[in-house]
Amino acid sequence: MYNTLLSNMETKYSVAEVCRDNGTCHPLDPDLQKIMAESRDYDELLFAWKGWRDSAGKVLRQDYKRYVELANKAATLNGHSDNGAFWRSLYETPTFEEDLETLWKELEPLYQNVHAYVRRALYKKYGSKHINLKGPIPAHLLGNMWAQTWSGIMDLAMPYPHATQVDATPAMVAQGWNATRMFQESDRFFTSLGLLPMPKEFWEKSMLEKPSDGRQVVCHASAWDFYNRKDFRIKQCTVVTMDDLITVHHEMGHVQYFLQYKDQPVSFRDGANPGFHEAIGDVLALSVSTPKHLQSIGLLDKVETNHESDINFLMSMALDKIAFLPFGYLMDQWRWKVFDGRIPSTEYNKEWWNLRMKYQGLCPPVTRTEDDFDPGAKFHIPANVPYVRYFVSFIIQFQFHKALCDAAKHVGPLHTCDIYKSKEAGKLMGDVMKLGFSKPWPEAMTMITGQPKMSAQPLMQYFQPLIQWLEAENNKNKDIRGWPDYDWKPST
Ligand SMILES: C[C@H](NC(=O)O)C(=O)O
Ligand SMILES: [Zn+2]
Repeated sequence: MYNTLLSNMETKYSVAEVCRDNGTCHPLDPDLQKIMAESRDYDELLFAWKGWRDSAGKVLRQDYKRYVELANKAATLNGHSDNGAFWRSLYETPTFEEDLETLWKELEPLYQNVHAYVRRALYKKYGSKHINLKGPIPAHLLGNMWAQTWSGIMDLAMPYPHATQVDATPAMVAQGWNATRMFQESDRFFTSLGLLPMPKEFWEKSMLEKPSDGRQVVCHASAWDFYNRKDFRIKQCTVVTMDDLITVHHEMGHVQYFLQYKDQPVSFRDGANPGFHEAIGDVLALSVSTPKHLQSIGLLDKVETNHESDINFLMSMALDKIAFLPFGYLMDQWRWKVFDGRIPSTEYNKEWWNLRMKYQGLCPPVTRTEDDFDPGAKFHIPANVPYVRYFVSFIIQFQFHKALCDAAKHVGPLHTCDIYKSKEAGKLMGDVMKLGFSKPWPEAMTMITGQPKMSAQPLMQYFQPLIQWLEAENNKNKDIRGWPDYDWKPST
């Protein structure tokens, strides 16, 4: 029953599509994702945003209610109070929830500065009918189906349009890059650090592009360990964009971890904690994303090292890494409360939007009711994949980046560091990955950073120049931080 329910939910999610009056139907990947990133038409964005929630979220509500009951039953049989308690136990940290709240409180001001700045940029584009400079932002305008990363609207938020551009997508397309090329590029980066190359089974058995034979696949990118020390694969419906080049590194980071701990006993073949597993690939991507590295692989021609180019680059990184933090934090706050009963099934959607407002400063572009089930429109909810691992990852990946840049003898601001070819950095990572889940994660953290705790300091250090710039810019525009007009609604 439980497994049937899970596979039914995941299938419903992966076959969902949005159809136009003329009969054309659009799947999430690549169609709706492309519209959400590229369209600047308020109503076209609303068509995709509402359509996706009608076809992927709404239909899952009853299944989800039953899944919660069964997941909790399994968790209690395993000695946990509920499924959320079981998920949190994987971190083996008694103060886990307090630690997360402390990290969020440290980073909230930075998020509110990015939010205020982007709200101003969207105000310029969509006007006062759709944007209130003292209110939440309509959730369909941020360049992403879930408003979880905002680099899709970098063109609207670019601080200095005449300085260095940071998007490698045009060059990738112009140079005829394809999925395999993207994965080979990532493999080269890993081996440049002295880490392990992908085995031939990986290249033979992975699915790196969406099948064209009509097979319905789960397109959400994933990495697979077959626990036989030989077979490791990635399934990804890769598109040729800079955003997907980052995702390629994210998924390759999972496989590198699989390879590094493959000789551990099976029960230790996992990350030091789930956040570690999500961080590995992203750490390398922090180096790959630098204009200097993109230029060295021919994806950016002109690169200037001046203040304006620095701010443009840091803004593009902040639109992904800072914008993500409240989303990464709220996803499992909602689920932990659903599992422990603080959110009854009669309030699934109301509480979802309360959290989206509280943490992200977003509002739905159209009225939502309990007939809707908006959390279900995000892969990880029907797919039963915990999410606070990504919040942890976005914090610790900057701790790792700082430590590896020190090992690579980087000189200069942290955001310009590229660890490419540093065997010292590679050794530090490889030694930790080899441990798998065999040592408590604070020990692994100490091996890399010299101290055992999660810390927001390296992330703040990385973004320091932008933090100052945003403070000044928002003050110049007399923009308030936060959204006191919380009950404002955009005109439809
Ligand atoms: C951040 C998270 N990454 C992943 O699933 O690999 C997501 O896409 O929502
Ligand atoms: Zn991942």
